[in-house]
Amino acid sequence: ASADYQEVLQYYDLYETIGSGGFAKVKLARHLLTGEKVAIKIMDKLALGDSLSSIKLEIDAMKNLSHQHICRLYHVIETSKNIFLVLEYCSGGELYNYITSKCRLSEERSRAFFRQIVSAIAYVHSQGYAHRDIKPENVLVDEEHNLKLTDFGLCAKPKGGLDKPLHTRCGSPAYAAPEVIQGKAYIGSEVDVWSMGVLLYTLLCGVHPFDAGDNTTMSVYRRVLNGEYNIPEWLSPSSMLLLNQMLQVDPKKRITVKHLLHHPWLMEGYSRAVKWQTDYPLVQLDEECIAELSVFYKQSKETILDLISEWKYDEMSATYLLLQSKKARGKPIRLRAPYLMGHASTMQ
Ligand SMILES: Cn1cc(Br)cc1C(=O)Nc1[nH]nc2c1CN(C(=O)N[C@H](CN1CCCC1)c1ccccc1)C21CC1
Repeated sequence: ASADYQEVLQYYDLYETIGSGGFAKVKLARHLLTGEKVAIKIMDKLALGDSLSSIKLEIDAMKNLSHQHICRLYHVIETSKNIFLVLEYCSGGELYNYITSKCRLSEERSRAFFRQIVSAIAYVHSQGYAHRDIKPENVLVDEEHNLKLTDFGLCAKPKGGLDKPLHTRCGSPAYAAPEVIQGKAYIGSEVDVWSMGVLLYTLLCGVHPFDAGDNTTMSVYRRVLNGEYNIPEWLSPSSMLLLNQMLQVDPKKRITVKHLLHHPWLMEGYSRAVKWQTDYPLVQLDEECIAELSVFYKQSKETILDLISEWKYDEMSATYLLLQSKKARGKPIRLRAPYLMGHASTMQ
């Protein structure tokens, strides 16, 4: 395997495995040039088999999605045996574990988190994608307590636009909308709203709305198809109303993302509607980072600008994006000269 890791080890120090599932694992790593921590998702191409096409879909989606609440793709390295996806590192782990560790979250904390989920999904839909697998396990918490949506393996970009019906039954059963369970044609944006309703219930109540004790798949399905979930008596009336509007069995009666952006429940304590536009447009590049790269690589700014604008998701893309991320967090954007790239002794 080490021969296969030769290329990734040129640019990154690899550390322990922080996640594993299916035919992929995620390792903590450090980008040598910038010193930034990253998470490298390593997929075994042989084990992937015919799922390779869904991975290519995930990669294409992530290349086009640049947003403050979406886990950023920095670098793609393909070898004969593996595909390495270098992604944003979130030191808070999965939102699912965050919720279960705190039993449940206050309405205020739930609202702050939920506004970030709505921001991410409104942006994903604006790019013509539906995520189709929204659940707390697929949402990560970064060190500044911001949420980052990940796992776009099941996302879809229907030809002819997002309001064209989809048919593939996918996503996690417990989070799947009634129309998906029934195998009906469905609209991607509408099923994402249902899953967001399930996620909001989980934030507020600490448990899943439809898999009460006896969570056999059939009993879960029956409750989903009847829109049957129990409301804890301590839940506020405004929270109940919003959950009711999101967990409507009839997708045509379900609230839309557009209305969520300024929904009264999301606005409580906030003066502005949810900001869903990206802070990191792919077309506007950061002058300072371009300047730093041009000095380091001894190339003109125009050359660097042209190279980055091609978005090859190679070492140059990764270095630019990681410099931009350092700058966004107020850290100095200096590149380490090669002789300083001694392998970090410990992870700070
Ligand atoms: C668990 N944990 C604890 C700490 Br501290 C940090 C983490 C952590 O995983 N951080 C982290 N940062 N960036 C990432 C991760 C995890 N991670 C992930 O992509 N994690 C997903 C988790 N999915 C949830 C349901 C199915 C799989 C994953 C996908 C394939 C194999 C293993 C894990 C990325 C790369 C985007």
